Amino acid sequence: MINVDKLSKTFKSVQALNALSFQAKDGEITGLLGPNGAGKTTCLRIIYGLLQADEGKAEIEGVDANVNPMGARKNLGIFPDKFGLYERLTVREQVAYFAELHGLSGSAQKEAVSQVIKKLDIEELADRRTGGFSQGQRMKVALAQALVHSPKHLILDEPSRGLDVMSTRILRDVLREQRAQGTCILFSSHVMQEVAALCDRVVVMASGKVAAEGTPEELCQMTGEEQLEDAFVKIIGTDEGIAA
Ligand SMILES: Nc1ncnc2c1ncn2[C@@H]1O[C@H](COP(=O)(O)OP(=O)(O)OP(=O)(O)O)[C@@H](O)[C@H]1O
Repeated sequence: MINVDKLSKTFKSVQALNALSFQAKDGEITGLLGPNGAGKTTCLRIIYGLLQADEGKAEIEGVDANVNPMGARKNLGIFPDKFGLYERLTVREQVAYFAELHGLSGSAQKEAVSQVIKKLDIEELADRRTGGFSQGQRMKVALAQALVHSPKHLILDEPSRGLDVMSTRILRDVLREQRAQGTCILFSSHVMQEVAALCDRVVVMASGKVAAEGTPEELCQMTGEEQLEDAFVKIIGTDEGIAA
């Protein structure tokens, strides 16, 4: 489980997070939905230990990401907002590198790399260097890197940006499969359809705070709306910065 407890973060005069609290449970997909600038990336970066919170804490399986970032990261697969691929490495080499970072070596590493390459159906790309890969191919490599150590938690920042329909489907299938295996999945999005299609629970964020949370159905009931899009507009008062 991921527990975000009263997280606050300020960048000079901008309060990116303002006592943000929510939980993401095992075996569920939790969507962090909010307009541009709501604080989603800031929150995810604190969870994966790249940023220090001013106040509050983010815990992964009870391990505080600020106090013990390495310990917290052991249990995390990360699909960051800007994923850089090492373009001179082949897919297999890149994924092996991430496996190594998570302590896998020898035959266990080889096996884990082969399995994740098979799972993502990128065997025909496995021995190609990633320079020049399409957006969909890059997404699969980033996902393979995130999943190679079979993490219990998976964090994705706007994972479907720039993807075509087919790649988006593959991504969704992989996330559903991970959920069925009990993985705790937290992803950020400002795309309504994506959240409605995938999430068990939605945390609606605005100005660094939770504006509402619940299942998509609960959010509709709460606001007396039939469509999540209308519920969302009612909750945060505008549809600016949100894509249908
Ligand atoms: N390193 C930084 N330095 C200064 N301001 C920052 C920094 N990172 C984030 N911010 C500010 O904090 C606020 C929240 O940004 P954040 O990137 O977390 O939002 P977001 O919800 O992920 O937005 P988007 O959907 O556009 O990615 C914004 O006003 C942003 O300009």
